[in-house]
Amino acid sequence: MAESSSSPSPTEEIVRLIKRLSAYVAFKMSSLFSTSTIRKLDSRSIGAIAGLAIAVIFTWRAIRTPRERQRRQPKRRIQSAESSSAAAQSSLTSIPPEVSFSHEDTAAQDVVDQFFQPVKPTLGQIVRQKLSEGRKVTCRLLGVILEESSPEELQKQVTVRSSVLEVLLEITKYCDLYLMERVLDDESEAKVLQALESAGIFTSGGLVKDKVLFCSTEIGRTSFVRQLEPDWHIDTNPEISTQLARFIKYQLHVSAVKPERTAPNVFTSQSIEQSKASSPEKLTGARMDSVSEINDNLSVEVSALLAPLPSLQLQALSLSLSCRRNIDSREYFKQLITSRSCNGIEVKQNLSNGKGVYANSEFQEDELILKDQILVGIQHSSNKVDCLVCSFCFLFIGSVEKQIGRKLYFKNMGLSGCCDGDSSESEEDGCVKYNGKQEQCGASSSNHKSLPQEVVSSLMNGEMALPYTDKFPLPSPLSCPGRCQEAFYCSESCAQKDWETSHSLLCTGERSESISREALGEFIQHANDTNDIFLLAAKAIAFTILKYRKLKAEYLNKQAKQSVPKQLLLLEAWKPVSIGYKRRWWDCIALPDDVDPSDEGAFRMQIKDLACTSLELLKAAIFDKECEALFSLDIYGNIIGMFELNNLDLVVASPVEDYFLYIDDLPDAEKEEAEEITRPFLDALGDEYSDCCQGTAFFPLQSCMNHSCCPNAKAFKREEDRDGQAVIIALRQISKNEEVTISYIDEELPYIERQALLADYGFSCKCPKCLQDASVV
Ligand SMILES: C[S@@+](CC[C@H](N)C(=O)[O-])C[C@H]1O[C@@H](n2cnc3c(N)ncnc32)[C@H](O)[C@@H]1O
Repeated sequence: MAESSSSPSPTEEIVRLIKRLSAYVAFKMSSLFSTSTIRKLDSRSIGAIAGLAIAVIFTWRAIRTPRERQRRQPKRRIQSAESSSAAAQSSLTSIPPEVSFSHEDTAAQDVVDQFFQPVKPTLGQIVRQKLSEGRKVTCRLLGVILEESSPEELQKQVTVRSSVLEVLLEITKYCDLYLMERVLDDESEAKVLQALESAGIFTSGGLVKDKVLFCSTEIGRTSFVRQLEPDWHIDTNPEISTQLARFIKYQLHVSAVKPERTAPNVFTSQSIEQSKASSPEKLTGARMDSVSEINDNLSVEVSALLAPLPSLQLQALSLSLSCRRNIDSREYFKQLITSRSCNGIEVKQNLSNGKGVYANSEFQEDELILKDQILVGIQHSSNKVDCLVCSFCFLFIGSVEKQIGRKLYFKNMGLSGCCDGDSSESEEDGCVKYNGKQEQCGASSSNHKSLPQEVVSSLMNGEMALPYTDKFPLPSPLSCPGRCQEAFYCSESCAQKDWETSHSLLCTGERSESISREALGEFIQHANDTNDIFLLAAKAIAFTILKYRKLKAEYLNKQAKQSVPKQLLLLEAWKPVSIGYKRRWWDCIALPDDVDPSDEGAFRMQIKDLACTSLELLKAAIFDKECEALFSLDIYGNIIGMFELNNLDLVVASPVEDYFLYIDDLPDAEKEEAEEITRPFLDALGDEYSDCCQGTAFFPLQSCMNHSCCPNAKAFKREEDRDGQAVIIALRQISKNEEVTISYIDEELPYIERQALLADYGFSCKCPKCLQDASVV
C-alpha cells in the first residue's frame, strides 16, 4: 500500500472541493435539460420511493432527544445583524491580512452563481418526464435512411430506402428522433425533405420537418449531435463515431463491411433494420449488451454467487486454505459475533422470516445488544460540504475551527444546507429537497448573519483559535495515499484499511489501481448525478475483487503446485456480501405514488437501464477478468437491492454541536467572555451548527435483524458512539432465546399505513400488535 501523505492545506482542499462541486453543478444543470437518464435518484429519494433505507433511521435528532439530554439551541443574545457582525470584527482583530480568496475561488464562485439555481425536479416529475418523453435518437440520412451515399449524389436524386420505413416509424413511437445530413446546396435540402414526405415519414405524426437538420460540413453534424445529446446516434462515418464516443452514450455504426469496434459504446451493424440496437425496446429501454452477456455466459457462476451459503466445496476450500476452518453461514456469523465482542446474540434461521438475531442471554432495558461495524458505507455527497469526516470510520477530523470555517465558507457560497432538514415547506420556499435536506438556498436567503470571508478563511486555515476548543480535540486529517484529494482519514490505520478493502480500486488519484481513472471519473459523476447508492455498490464490488486477489495470493503461497480454484476463491471473497438479504433493485423498488400503475413496466425498465449504464461505466473503470461474474447485471441489481432492503442510515454527531452546548453550559462569567467570540459564529451557522455526518451503510449483523411493530430493541447512538458503527440497544428486558427485533418504520403509525410501508420490504407483518390491529380493522 502506498503511504499516506500528510494533511492537505485547508485552502487547497476547499478549492478542490469547490472545483469539483462547480463542475458537478455545471454537469447537473446541463443534464437537467437533457432527457437521457433518470436523474438524481439519490439513495434517499430512492428510499422515499420504496420506503427503503430501513426506517430504523439513525436520525440524530430522534436518537438523542428522548433518552438523553434534551436537544437545545444554545441561547443567543438577540442582537441586530450589524452588532453581530461588529462583534465578530472586533473580536477578530488578529486575523492576518494576507488571508484572501484566490482567483480559483472566485471562478468557482462564478460557476456556482451561474448554475446553482434551485430548479432540481422532484422524483415524480423526473419519472413522469421520462415516461412521457422516451429517449432521444439522432441519425444521419446518407447510407442509413437514404440509398445515396454522398452529398453529390443527393444533388441528382434522393431515394428513401423502403426497408427502413417500418423500423423508423417504430422508433418515432418511443423516441424523440432527429435526422441530419450534410448537403451541398438548398436544392438538395428541399429534395431530401420532399422524398421523406413522399415516403410518409412526416404523415405518421412521429417525425416533424423541424427535426430534419442540415449542415454543410461533417463537423457540423458532429456539433448537432453534441448539442442534442442523444442516447443513441446512428452514423456511417467511422471518424465521427470515434469522435463522438466520448460524449454520446451509445452509437450504432452502420457499415456494409464489419469494421473493428472503436469504443465499447459503439456498436456496428450492416443496416439499421438489421441492428438489434434499433429495436424500440433497445432504444427505449435498457441497453445491456456487455453486462447482459456476462449474465448469459456466466450464468452458473452468477447463480452460485446468488445462492445461499454454504457449500461443501467452500468447506473443502477452507480446509485447503488451512487458515480458515469451517465456513458455513452459521460459523461465519459466529466468527462475526466474536469479532464484534457481542456474545449475547446468535444468528439463526427462522422458517417464516429467514435469518434473525436471537438473544443468547438475557438483556436488561437500555443494555447494549450489538455494536456492528460497517462493511461498506458512504457519506452522502451533499453532506461533504457540511462535515469533514474520516472516509473509513466517519469520525470527524480536523478541528472544531476547521469544521466551522469550512461550513461557513460553503454557506457563504450558498453550497451548504441552509434550512432545517426536517422542514417540509422546502419546495414552496424555492428550495428543493435533496437527501432529505434542503440542498440549495442562496446564501442571502436564510436569516443567518454571514461573516467576512477573511474571518472564515482564517478559521478554516487554523490561523484563528476559538476558546475552549482544546476540550474537543479532533484527529488531523490525512490525505488519501492514492492522492485523490477526495478521501481523508483520521489515522494511518484507517487510510490503510480503506485502501486495502476498496479505495485502491476506486481512487481517482495518480496512484489509483483502477484500469481507467477517466472511466472511474465518469462512473462517479453518473452516480452523483443519479443515485449515490451506485458508489456503495462499487465499493462492494471493489471489496470483493481485492479480497479475491488477497485470497489468491494466500492460496498460491500455500498451494504453489496446484491450479487456483478461482470460482471458490471468488465465492469466499464474496461471502460478506452474500449473507445480505437480496432482491433485484428494479424488481423490489416500490412504484412512486405519482407513477401510474399502467406505467409500472416502463418505470422498472428505466430503473434497470439506469443500473445498466452505471455498471457499464464501472466495468470500464475496474473490470477484472477473473472476477467477471461480479460485473453481471443480475449481481449489480442484487447488490443495490440488498442495500435498499438492509441499509441503515449512517449518522455521526457533530463535535461542533457539543462545542456550542459546552459554551452554553459554562458559568455565567466565562460564558459571557467566550460568547463574545463564539456568538457571531453560532449566529452565522444558525440551526446548522448541529449538522451531523450523514450517509448510508451496510452492517452485516444488524442487517440480519427482522422487523416487529412492537420491537424489543432499537438503533440508538449513545454519547460515546462517535463514529459510523451501528448500535442496537434493548428497549425492554429481553429473555434468552427471544428474537431481537427492531422496527423498520414508525411503529406508531396506524395499521394500514404500517402495512403499506412494510410492503416495500416484501412482507406483511404478523407481530402481536399487527394481529391485534388486524382483528379490529
Ligand atoms: C434486513 S433483512 C432481515 C434479515 C432477513 N430475514 C434475512 O434472512 O436476511 C429484511 C428482510 O427480512 C424479511 N423480514 C424482516 N422482518 C420480517 C417479518 N416481521 N416478517 C416477515 N419477513 C420479515 C423481509 O424479507 C425483509 O425484506
